[in-house]
Amino acid sequence: MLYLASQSPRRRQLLEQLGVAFEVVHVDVPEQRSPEESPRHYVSRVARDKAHAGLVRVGAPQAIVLGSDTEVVLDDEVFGKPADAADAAAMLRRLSGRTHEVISAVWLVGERHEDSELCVSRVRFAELDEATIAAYVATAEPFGKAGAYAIQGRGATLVEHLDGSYSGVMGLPVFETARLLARFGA
Ligand SMILES: Cc1cn([C@H]2C[C@H](O)[C@@H](COP(=O)(O)OP(=O)(O)OP(=O)(O)O)O2)c(=O)[nH]c1=O
Repeated sequence: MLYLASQSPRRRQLLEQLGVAFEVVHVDVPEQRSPEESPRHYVSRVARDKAHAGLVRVGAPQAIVLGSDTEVVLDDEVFGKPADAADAAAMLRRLSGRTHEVISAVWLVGERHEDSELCVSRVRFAELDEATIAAYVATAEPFGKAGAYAIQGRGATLVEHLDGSYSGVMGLPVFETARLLARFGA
């Protein structure tokens, strides 16, 4: 049986696109990057921690657990989920008129082995004025989203260009996840 170690409704929806049967398992993993840790390593590690926490939680010998993490990276700085409206506005100000990376890691763990995929997309934001930022933050869409935007929502109006995986930016890269599941024999 496949389990998704995630609270994210987007991840559930994207995994459903693959047509595989799965159940959701709730895990709570601390997300804290150590100062010397690269953004890619950090995203992978958190995805791995979520998968392993899920495996412990499920406790079934045949279980395969999928953990995933998504972060926005600009100038080697990781933008997670905004703490509040001021934080969301500050992130959007930083992303304005620039190209950032969205890194999504997918980690699968079973009783005997584990495997992963990393998906890196490049997203260019339009120049955002203060009124646009304030109006977007007021929609509340930035909350719970890495980098304070949702490409699948009103946030699409801020995105000038995407080079990479739309589903990866949303939280679970469908192509890479399918490839990983196939490799795993799941
Ligand atoms: C950039 C971007 C992020 N996001 C979301 C995807 C992730 O849910 C979230 C990043 O936070 P994550 O910590 O990756 O995930 P999560 O806390 O939502 O869910 P869980 O740990 O339980 O699996 O940001 C979007 O929905 N749209 C976007 O355009």
